[in-house]
Amino acid sequence: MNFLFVTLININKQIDIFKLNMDFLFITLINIIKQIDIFKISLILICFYIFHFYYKHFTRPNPFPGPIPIPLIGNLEILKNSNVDIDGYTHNLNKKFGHNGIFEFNMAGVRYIMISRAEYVDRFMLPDQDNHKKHLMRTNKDRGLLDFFDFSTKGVAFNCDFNYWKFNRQIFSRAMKTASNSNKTIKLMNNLFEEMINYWINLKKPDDDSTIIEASTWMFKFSFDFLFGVLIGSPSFAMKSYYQRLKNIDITKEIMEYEKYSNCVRNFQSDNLFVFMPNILRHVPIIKDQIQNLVNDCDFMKNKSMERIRKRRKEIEKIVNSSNFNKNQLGNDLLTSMIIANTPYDIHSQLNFTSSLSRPMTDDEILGVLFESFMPSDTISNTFCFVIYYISQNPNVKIKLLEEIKTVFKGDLTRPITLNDLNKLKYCEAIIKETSRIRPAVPLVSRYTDHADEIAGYSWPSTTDTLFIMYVRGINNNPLYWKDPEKFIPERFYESQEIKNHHKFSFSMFGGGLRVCVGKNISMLQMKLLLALLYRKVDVELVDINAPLKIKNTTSTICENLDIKIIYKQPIN
Ligand code: HEM
Repeated sequence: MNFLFVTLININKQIDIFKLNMDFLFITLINIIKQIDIFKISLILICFYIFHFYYKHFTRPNPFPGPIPIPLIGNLEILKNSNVDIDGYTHNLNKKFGHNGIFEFNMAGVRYIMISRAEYVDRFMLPDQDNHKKHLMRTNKDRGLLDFFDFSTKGVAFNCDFNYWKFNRQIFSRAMKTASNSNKTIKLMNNLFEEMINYWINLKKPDDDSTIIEASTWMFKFSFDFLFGVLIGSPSFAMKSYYQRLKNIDITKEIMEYEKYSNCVRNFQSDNLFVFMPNILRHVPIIKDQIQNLVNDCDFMKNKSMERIRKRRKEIEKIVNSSNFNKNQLGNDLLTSMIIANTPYDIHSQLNFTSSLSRPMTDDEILGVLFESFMPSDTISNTFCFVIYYISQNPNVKIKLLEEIKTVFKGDLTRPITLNDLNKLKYCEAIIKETSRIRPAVPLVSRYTDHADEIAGYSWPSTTDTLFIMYVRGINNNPLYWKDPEKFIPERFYESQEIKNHHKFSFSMFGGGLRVCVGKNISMLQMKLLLALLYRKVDVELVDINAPLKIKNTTSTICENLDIKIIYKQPIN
């Protein structure tokens, strides 16, 4: 009986287990069916998207020669060794397809109409004959992650809102002009150069008469310190912290914070293409982490900048409320100029502003401008590294540069450089322009059309997924305008007839029209003075004269790892 009872219980248990298994099986089956449905629906949607993408591609208005794109990604060939190489890619496409001055490619679903004929770009870079200011936006507001990064209505460069852009730009340009023409800025330049040379001397091995340095990092740190001084009016210790790292010297917490700031700027510049990536890819592993890193860098820079703005506002309030206040007590750095703009303490006379433009800036608006103003330290340093590279490759150019330095400084090679010297350094300027002609740091300048127009002789509807690109590298090297374009000849820009009858856009370095670079004067000032200061004090050689330039591409062309030898002209103790 007992045995029968136990057996019955066991059978019962087996039935229960069987029931459980059936339940489990049933649920699993439903899940699979559900998944199959989702899978099928996804498949149908993807097929539909692909069909729609290629339908749009093959029926696009004004098809130009160029490679066939892949949905979402565009032309995969842009990726070279898992890096984005827009510059190399477009350079090759231009050789292959650009003989008529116009070709196209696709990046992240956006159609890039690449224009390498100067005459074709007037229409979208300049106001028309009736002074209608069309095509003012660099891109459309909904593109990529502009909104996610909170850029689309802030600052100047990425700003897609006409009114905010105009307001910020007017104040920024005015403040920049003041800073560019100031003796204080020249003094800052002289001091920073002395600081940098002293670091290099301290890095020299005891018995050497030269120091080998990695120019791209030093030039970036120098430019960051310079721009920070111009923008904020105080030191940022970027060179100092780099030097201390190289010498294994302990770094204080305060300097470490500054160091992080300059590192964030460099990281951001190096990876800023993520800002233009399709929103949907934001959730893909690896990309997601990269974007999060960029967001963290931005947050850090924004928080630090906001601290600065609030602190400076308090300092200004204290100064203007003191009994013996006069306007000269306020600094001429960009931050101060922006805080006092359109207030009774404004050092500038009022421009013809309409009432909506004549109000002071809010802290948030100042932050937008300040945040992006640090980024070009990288553009200046890249251009300057290219300058060093091309001078080193062309000994005749170096000889002529040294002659100019001798003439301008009349044998006194140690006196500080002045604002007055700036206009005399004509060959220096020609070298910088010729370098930028051959190897522009910003090779693509974009405009977005939000209404139908005729461009490059073709009618264009109003579209949201097309960008018109002034292909600077293509135009600057187009044999239509330049004899032997691949040759480095600064004389083209130095008392030369060659450029006299050229089209306005046959050479460009800072873009053009109403959105031309706000920092063009300060950049030229920095590069010309640094060139004269550097070559009058030391000789510069490439460590490996045969090594090609190492380049990385984002929205600009970045110079990586340029080892140079600094040879001291006078004996160093
Ligand atoms: C060698 C250094 C530099 C180069 C080659 C350069 C180049 C350019 C180019 C090509 C543009 C696009 C212009 C256009 O769309 O027509 C631009 C825009 C701009 N640049 Fe620079 N730049 C440099 C330095 C600077 C500096 C030092 C600053 C300021 C601190 C600056 C601030 C800006 C701003 C705010 C814009 C956007 C203007 C707007 O959208 O209205 N740049 N730059």
